[in-house]
Amino acid sequence: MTILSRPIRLGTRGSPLALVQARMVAERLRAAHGLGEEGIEIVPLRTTGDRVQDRPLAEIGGKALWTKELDQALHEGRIDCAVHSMKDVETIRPATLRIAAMLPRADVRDRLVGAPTLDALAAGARIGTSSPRRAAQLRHRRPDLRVMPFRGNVDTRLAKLAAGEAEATLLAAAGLIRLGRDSVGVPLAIEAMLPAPAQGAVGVECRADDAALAARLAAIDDDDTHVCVAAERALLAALGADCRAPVAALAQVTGARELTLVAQLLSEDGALTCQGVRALPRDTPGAAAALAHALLADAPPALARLFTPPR
Ligand SMILES: NCc1[nH]cc(CCC(=O)O)c1CC(=O)O
Repeated sequence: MTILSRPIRLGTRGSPLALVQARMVAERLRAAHGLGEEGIEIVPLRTTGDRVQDRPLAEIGGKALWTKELDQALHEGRIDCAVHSMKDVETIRPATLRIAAMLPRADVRDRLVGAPTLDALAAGARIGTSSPRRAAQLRHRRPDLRVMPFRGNVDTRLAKLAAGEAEATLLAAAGLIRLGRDSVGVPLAIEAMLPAPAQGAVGVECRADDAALAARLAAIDDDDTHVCVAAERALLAALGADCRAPVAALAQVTGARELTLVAQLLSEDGALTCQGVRALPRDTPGAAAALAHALLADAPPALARLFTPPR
């Protein structure tokens, strides 16, 4: 049995943000189950995504870079569960693993750092981002802006900005707040910059056959966050969106049994976009697939062609 005889080993990436998030999960688990400091051991693991900092993520293999090492450690029993920024977790996960809990979602917005508003940026200003979604949304709104690749953790990106590598950058409010950088940047309205699917959500994954641990994790699960992120991920799955496809999506609880899902597809150059919204029954977040199909039917053919929905 995983539990009681020894500490729960909580695997995480080693970036400052990942470590903060792992500590948040550990704190909630301790509180929910009356565990002492020694009841949970945080195990930082270095992922391929952390090692390769000089190339765009999409080019070197996408989101699996962040999860592969953690998946392996789970499968080999070196850790009992893994903490993830849900935004960085591939849409299709191994059937042997299970996302058993999500923490309450933080601020889902992007923050603009380096200028008070997007409109305030000078013509031709350089914006540092390696996110295809952010780049496409920026180019759509301001085709004059020059998007510069900007990888690395939050501090690295802020350092690049401070060093003058760009006039501005976009970062998730959630990450800045968790790192204690509450005052960095200005939040962009959701309507102006729809966030990435699962932005602001932290998930905990365990082995699918570890029922005892799954039950413990369920005690810290925030159901509103879980169903909203499940809807956003179901949309991605139904789009067949890979990591290069600029997709924005946000589900919010809008009624006792209802979610509202907003989604936007873009071409990389931001020239083509398609947006839609749909109410979903809360208990079937998989119904998000219907919005995916409607978007693909609505989108200009050159945009729809960028997606390969599963048949
Ligand atoms: N791709 C990196 C990443 N993954 C999660 C976050 C922020 C925290 C979150 O969205 O939960 C970030 C940094 C950023 O986008 O600024």
